[in-house]
Amino acid sequence: MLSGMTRGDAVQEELERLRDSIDNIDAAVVHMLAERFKCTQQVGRLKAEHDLPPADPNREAAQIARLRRLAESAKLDPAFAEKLLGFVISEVIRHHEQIAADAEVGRN
Ligand SMILES: O=C(O)C(=O)C[C@]1(C(=O)O)C=C[C@@H](O)C=C1
Repeated sequence: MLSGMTRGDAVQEELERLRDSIDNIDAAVVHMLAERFKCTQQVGRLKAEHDLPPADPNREAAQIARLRRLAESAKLDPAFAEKLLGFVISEVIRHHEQIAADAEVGRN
């Protein structure tokens, strides 16, 4: 052994290197989601002000179709991409409903 490094040390080093990248990616995901929710909060307020429904199934269908295409070209499982978007959108709809309910209380 030239460097005095065992096989276990090398594995540990490689694992740490990969985990550093995973941590950076997770941070980017959190920041991107935070920005997305800032936008959707504004959408929620706009919808509540103009009595528009919280959910828009046509828009969702277009988003799902687009995201599935993007996932395929990025070699990501399209079913997983669809599930992830569905999870995010269901949280957004919950926020929209809360904003609309609060606006309704404010009106009365
Ligand atoms: O675009 C809208 O109308 C939104 O309210 C945003 C959003 C989304 O999170 O992308 C959420 C709910 C709708 O059903 C569709 C899309």
